[in-house]
Amino acid sequence: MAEITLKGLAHSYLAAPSSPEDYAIREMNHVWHQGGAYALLGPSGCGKSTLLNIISGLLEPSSGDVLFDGERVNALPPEARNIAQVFQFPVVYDTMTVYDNLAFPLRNIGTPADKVRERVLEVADVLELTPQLGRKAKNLTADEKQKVSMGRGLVRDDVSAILFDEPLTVIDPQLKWKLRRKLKEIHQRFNITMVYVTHDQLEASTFADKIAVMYQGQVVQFGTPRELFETPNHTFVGYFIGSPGMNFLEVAARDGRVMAGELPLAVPEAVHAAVAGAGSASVKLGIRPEFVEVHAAPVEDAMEAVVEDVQDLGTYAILSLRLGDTPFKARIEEDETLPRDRAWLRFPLARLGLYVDEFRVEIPHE
Ligand SMILES: Nc1ncnc2c1ncn2[C@@H]1O[C@H](COP(=O)(O)OP(=O)(O)OP(=O)(O)O)[C@@H](O)[C@H]1O
Repeated sequence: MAEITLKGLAHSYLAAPSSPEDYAIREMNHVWHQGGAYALLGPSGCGKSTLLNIISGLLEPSSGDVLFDGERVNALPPEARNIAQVFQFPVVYDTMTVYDNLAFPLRNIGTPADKVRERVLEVADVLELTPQLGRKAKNLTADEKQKVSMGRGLVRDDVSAILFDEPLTVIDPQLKWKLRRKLKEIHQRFNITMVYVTHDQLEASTFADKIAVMYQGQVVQFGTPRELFETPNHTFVGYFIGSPGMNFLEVAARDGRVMAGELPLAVPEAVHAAVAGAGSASVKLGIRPEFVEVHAAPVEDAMEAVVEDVQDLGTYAILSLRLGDTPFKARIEEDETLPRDRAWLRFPLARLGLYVDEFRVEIPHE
């Protein structure tokens, strides 16, 4: 069991990196607390696997330290780090039985046979592999092999942490859902630090208590699924989390108003003051489609938008709008009046985010 600290960590695959773009991991500090269920979420190529491989010791970072319970482990090879890693594709010994595959990591560290048996049966039970225990791994389906691979990661109870690198990629969608719940159950039962890499927000939020969102080699936000949804710290988190993602309007303060291009926005004075004082050319206002107030007829202090499309999703609808020059989405519930070709929008102040150079800054309230 361990707390994992990443201190001033950076990594480049290039021999002589010269700009931030040359780094797969840009300098970061991060702590994974003992016993947490974490997800590392981000798009392809953002550095997730690189970060996991640095933690497990498969890769040496270009700079910075990896600490387990405060001890620097940079020089330790993977086998000395006491970390289990489950990869995207199954790692099993084809000629061994499922039982022997699961027993392997335990026998490797000299675990007594009765303890081996106890743990193998327990893990096989959780993963519903008991009927397959006597079968040779080569005769299993891809799903079953990956379950064995996961079982090999879970079988040791002395590991510092278990790292999962998109472990459900090869698993059939229905079973995926079930295995995610199993992993959560296993986490609760064994209280081991788990870091789960994925590019799927649903997978991340069903597994993890806290999610680290990675973008361009950096953790841009570390928070609960709710925090990521309600107060994204970075525009990327706004886009990436939620379906559809957050709306962003590029804004500037002009002639005493907040303008999105040529469109004056109906926003409170506090927003105007914050935009005017932002001190950057990159200023955006963000609001989630769920939080936009939509009216089917004109109301005071509202902005008129053109309705371009309505996607009816049963209990709610997603409106595709155009607000000035900006495409914009809004969600309305089935009991609300569906606007026809025009809609009038209001942005509740508590739901608006101000983003300067892509990072969220507070809007001082009056
Ligand atoms: N062995 C390598 N040599 C050179 N560049 C690499 C190597 N492995 C990864 N990279 C580069 O480092 C960056 C981060 O890759 P990484 O695999 O860590 O991302 P990822 O978020 O895990 O993506 P994916 O989900 O596609 O695996 C990418 O630009 C990738 O091309």
